[in-house]
Amino acid sequence: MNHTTQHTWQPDESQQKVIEMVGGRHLVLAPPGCGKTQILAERVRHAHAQGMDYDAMLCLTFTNRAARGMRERIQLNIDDVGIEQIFVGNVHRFCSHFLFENRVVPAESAIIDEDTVVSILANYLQEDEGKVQANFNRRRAYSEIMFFSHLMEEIKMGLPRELRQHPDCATPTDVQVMRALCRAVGKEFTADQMVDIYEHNDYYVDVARSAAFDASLRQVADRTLFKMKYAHAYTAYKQQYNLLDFEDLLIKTYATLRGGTPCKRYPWIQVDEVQDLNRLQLAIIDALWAGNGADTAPSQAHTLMFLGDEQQAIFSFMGAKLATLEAIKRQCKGSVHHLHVNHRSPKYLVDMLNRFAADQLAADPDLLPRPDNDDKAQPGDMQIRDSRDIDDELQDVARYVKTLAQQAPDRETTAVVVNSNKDADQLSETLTALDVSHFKVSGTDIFALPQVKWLLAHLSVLSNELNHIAWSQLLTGLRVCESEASARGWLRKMRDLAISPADFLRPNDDTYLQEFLSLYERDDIVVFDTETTGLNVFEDDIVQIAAEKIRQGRSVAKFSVYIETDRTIPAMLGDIANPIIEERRHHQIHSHADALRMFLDFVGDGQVALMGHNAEYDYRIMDYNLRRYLPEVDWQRRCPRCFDTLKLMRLLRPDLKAYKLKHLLAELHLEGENSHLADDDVNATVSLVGYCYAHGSEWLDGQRAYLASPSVRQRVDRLRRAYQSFYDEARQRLYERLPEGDEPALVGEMKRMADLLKEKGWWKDVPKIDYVYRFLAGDIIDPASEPSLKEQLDHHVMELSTFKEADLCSSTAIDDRVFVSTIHKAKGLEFNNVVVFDVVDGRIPNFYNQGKPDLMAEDARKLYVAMSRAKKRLVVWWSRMRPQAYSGPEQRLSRFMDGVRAFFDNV
Ligand SMILES: Nc1ncnc2c1ncn2[C@@H]1O[C@H](COP(=O)(O)OP(=O)(O)OP(=O)(O)O)[C@@H](O)[C@H]1O
Repeated sequence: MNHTTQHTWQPDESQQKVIEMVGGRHLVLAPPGCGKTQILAERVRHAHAQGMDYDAMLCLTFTNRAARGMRERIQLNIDDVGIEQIFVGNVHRFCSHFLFENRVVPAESAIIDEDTVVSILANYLQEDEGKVQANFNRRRAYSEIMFFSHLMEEIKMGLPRELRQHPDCATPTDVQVMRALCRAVGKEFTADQMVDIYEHNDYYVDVARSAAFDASLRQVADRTLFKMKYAHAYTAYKQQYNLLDFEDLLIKTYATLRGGTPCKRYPWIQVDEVQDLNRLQLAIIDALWAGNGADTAPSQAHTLMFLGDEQQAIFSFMGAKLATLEAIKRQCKGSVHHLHVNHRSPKYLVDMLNRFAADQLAADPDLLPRPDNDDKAQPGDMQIRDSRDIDDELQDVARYVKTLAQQAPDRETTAVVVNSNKDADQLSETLTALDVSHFKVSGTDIFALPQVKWLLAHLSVLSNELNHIAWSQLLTGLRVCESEASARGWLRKMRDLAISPADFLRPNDDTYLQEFLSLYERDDIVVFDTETTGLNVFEDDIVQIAAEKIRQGRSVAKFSVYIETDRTIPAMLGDIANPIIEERRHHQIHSHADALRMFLDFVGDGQVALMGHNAEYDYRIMDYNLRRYLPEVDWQRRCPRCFDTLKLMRLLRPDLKAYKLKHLLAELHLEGENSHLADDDVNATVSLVGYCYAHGSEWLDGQRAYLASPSVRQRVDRLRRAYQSFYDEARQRLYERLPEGDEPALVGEMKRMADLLKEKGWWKDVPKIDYVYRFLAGDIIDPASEPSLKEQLDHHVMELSTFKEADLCSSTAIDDRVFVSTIHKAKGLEFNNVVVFDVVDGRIPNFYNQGKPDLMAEDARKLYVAMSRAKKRLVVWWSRMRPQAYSGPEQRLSRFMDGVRAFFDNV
């Protein structure tokens, strides 16, 4: 059996063929363990060697974990300049990137998760959001409302029926009610008419109460109209506050791609886990592929490759449908390929899995894989074991795992794979009672716990002080607001008045905007900009500084200087040639020290404030250039005030889709040009400063009145008491570079926040939090290349919100060798030993799925996924009696095992 690492493995023949496949649309279907994931990085390397640029490649997956796995493999295997340009992520992440990049949604839009959806709807329905979160049925009812809102958006935009994501949320009764409403108003039941009902709820509530409406449907009509009303309110709320949920990301991306907006298409795309995608995701991928000839004529190199396994499709509850894979098969007719060798498991396991697949999953026997070894099972490698009842089974499995863990070689892993979160909890408790250290992946994800969200919210707010979703979590965690809903209400009011919550944490009592306005009227402002050798404020050199001094908007003096550097000046800025290279040929170049001194002389010593667009960057790079080349100057003491037009614009115009200088000039019709030469950019920024003053003044009275209100003062005081000094300290640390060997600053900051919450008594114990710290420190952050908190936030803050507990399983920072995981969360993972728990008829297949062939078939696939995680030993466990029996006191081993019993020892 082969356990080679990424560096030493040799692709087998079928893998090699797939690695080298270029041109056209392809589907690779392969059973578990055949190396689908393994070959993805090699495909990238090969395509690049054939001339495909990295930024023309798109690598997509269904889960974040798979995306991270793919990214890690690519980084590990390909040490090449430009490799970071390749987009690797799950479809949702790509869509969010796409929507912001193409300015389809306002730049201030926030993406909300399910918990925030519940919080928004609970507020409308006046229910306690905590209780709703804890109640499965209420959550489901809320999801129905959300799905309905999407369905209506999809109908409104004319999305073809087969692409709609949750069509079942309009139940047959809903349709019956809508038909009856149409009859009552003498209209035909059409899509437009459905939209009319959706958009005019009050009117149709009256219709449902009128004599014209079928009285026998009155009660159910109330339910349908109720659902529609709140679906509509939910959509309106999101629109008003620039919120996007996960489904919106897909719907809007698809609409943009189909709407003819010119946007980047990718000639080379590979998509893993395709069996888990839904039709809309597939349609998006299709529209993104340049091989469709949307923008350019397809060339031979245009490649779209899907990889997956229909026998591992277990996510139907998330909208995945086998029909999606059928559609891909049709599209890829003639180009469907198979991998033939299972490299994960020994022969005895592969033989059993193949029989299972042929018997239970209707797999084509010709396409089943062969093992890459001839290993025979040793005693104990393949076992079916039973216990008296489920309580005994818990004890027996836990004891067995304990013995196995004690006897197993050092790095060997053992997983107990279970059916439900409840099983996982019980097993975890039993293992704990037996003192078996283990890691549980199930139930409420640690990253979804409120406490962990508060820690992440603190980081998000440090990284972007206008992240309202993070603030709403933080204000709740800090007990400044009673709930996220009330926090959102408060933040909305602030947003309407151009106030940032961080305004309340400033040393003086005025807001950022107020201070800017009075400074504009009173003092001199030096608007400045730097051109640099790169974006690293700590290390890059400034090669040009330009500035303009203004007094009440009038220009008083101008300044420009070009500076020497030993570093390379980038030849290109995005897709344009860097103009500074030519400019430097025509100007005198000064030494660093001289140029910096000239600039400081220009700024002067008086009551001057600096200003720039994205000035935080220019201010910091100036600081570090001065430390290097003019260390006697204390920049922060000399120029403590620096204002940013970017921040002002985000406060004043939260509706805009982009805040880059170039876009603002065009959008606001301001004078100036964003040429990437500092003098031009300063000119343009001066126009923007004028705009900020003119428009900012309009908010002044509103802000003053609001801030004088006693209830606002009370809240502000609570926030200050809880967070002000803490926040200040964190901001002071942003640009400190810690010595190598120290704990990453980001982890330190999370711990500091946890301590704050503990000190205030607001932290409920999170037993696994140390795993999160270790995971971030060991697997995610590299303090050598990103030693400061600022760099770590810049690189990881977005990613932090995408982590799931299952990510910790493959982490090198986790010491545990024993895992407890649900089947769904174990998918894609592998362990030396696997115990599948409670494999009885009634659980797998589930009793309630009887008579539903699709669900029965999915249950068989779940068992297949569970068993195929094993690299060496597989134990299938069941119990003979069940106290709360589904169909009698005795039960049997799952019927799915009937054809493969002979492969196992009965113990
Ligand atoms: N050619 C090879 N030589 C040696 N080992 C390999 C080879 N290809 C894959 N492997 C190893 O086999 C195991 C399974 O590979 P991988 O996880 O990529 O399979 P997969 O098709 O994605 O599986 P699944 O569908 O079950 O998630 C991994 O441990 C991988 O490192």
